[in-house]
Amino acid sequence: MEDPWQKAYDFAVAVARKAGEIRKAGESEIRVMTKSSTVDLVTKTDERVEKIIISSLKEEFGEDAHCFIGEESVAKGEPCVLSDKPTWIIDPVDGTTNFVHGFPFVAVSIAFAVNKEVEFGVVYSCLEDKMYKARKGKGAFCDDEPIQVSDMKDINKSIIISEHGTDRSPEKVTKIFSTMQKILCIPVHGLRGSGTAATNMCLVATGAVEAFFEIGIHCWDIAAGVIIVKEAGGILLDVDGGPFDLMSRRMVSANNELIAKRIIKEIEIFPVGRDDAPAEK
Ligand SMILES: O=P(O)(O)O[C@H]1[C@H](O)[C@@H](O)[C@@H](O)[C@@H](O)[C@@H]1O
Ligand SMILES: [Mg+2]
Repeated sequence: MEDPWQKAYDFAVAVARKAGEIRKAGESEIRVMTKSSTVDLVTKTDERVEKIIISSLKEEFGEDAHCFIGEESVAKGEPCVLSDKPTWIIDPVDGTTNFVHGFPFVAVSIAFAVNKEVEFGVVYSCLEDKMYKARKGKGAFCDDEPIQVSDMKDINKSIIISEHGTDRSPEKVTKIFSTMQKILCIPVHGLRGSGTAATNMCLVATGAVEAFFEIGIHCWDIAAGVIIVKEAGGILLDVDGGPFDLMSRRMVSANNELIAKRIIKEIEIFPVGRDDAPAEK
């Protein structure tokens, strides 16, 4: 039987690389704007790269063949609803704050979901020039080398990634840093954060770190990373230990359940609106 999504997967890899090159060209004149807060940055490059990715996909597969969830399209009012229809979930510049500051971790993240299940994901880590990718049931790769999560089961010998996100409300910041302090003092070998969730997920998938968790993340930041972590042998859970929900804005990705459950014990949960919550009137 013909493989229905191989062509889309191969095309997504090519589009991700092209998008990375367009992003690089945008470095020469970065025009910074803000979204939900003064520290939630977006640039004209983010918007331009997303438009080019979406138009390339529409040109290749047909104007109305697929649905799209793009970070910057949603920011401009497009709906953020994951239906059973084939849907591209796109973060054109993951690590926008890094991009603005020249901090060397920026990624293009493109995922493709069918029946609400991610079929494949591509994360192009631009500055590293590394293409992380995975298809459901077919393994995870960095460029063309297979990747595998860490086999570490001892939390005391682990590195954990967390991010503080863009919400600066005191009650949330307190919970974020209290959680980080409790995890650091388990103790673990270290806490890290690249500033881009897509890259963080790839660091779990390559075994460079044991886990990455975040409350407040968006579906476009992690959709590609989800399948890359799973196909590298990792697991995804909700921050309360329940089943992972791509649209919930809460996520724990880890090399195994032992590590995941140990850090979940320390996470101080705070409420965040779902990505697919009805738009406020
Ligand atoms: O760079 P973004 O696409 O906005 O996503 C970032 C987010 O801005 C940052 O606060 C962290 O949450 C990262 O994990 C995201 O990738
Ligand atoms: Mg992002």
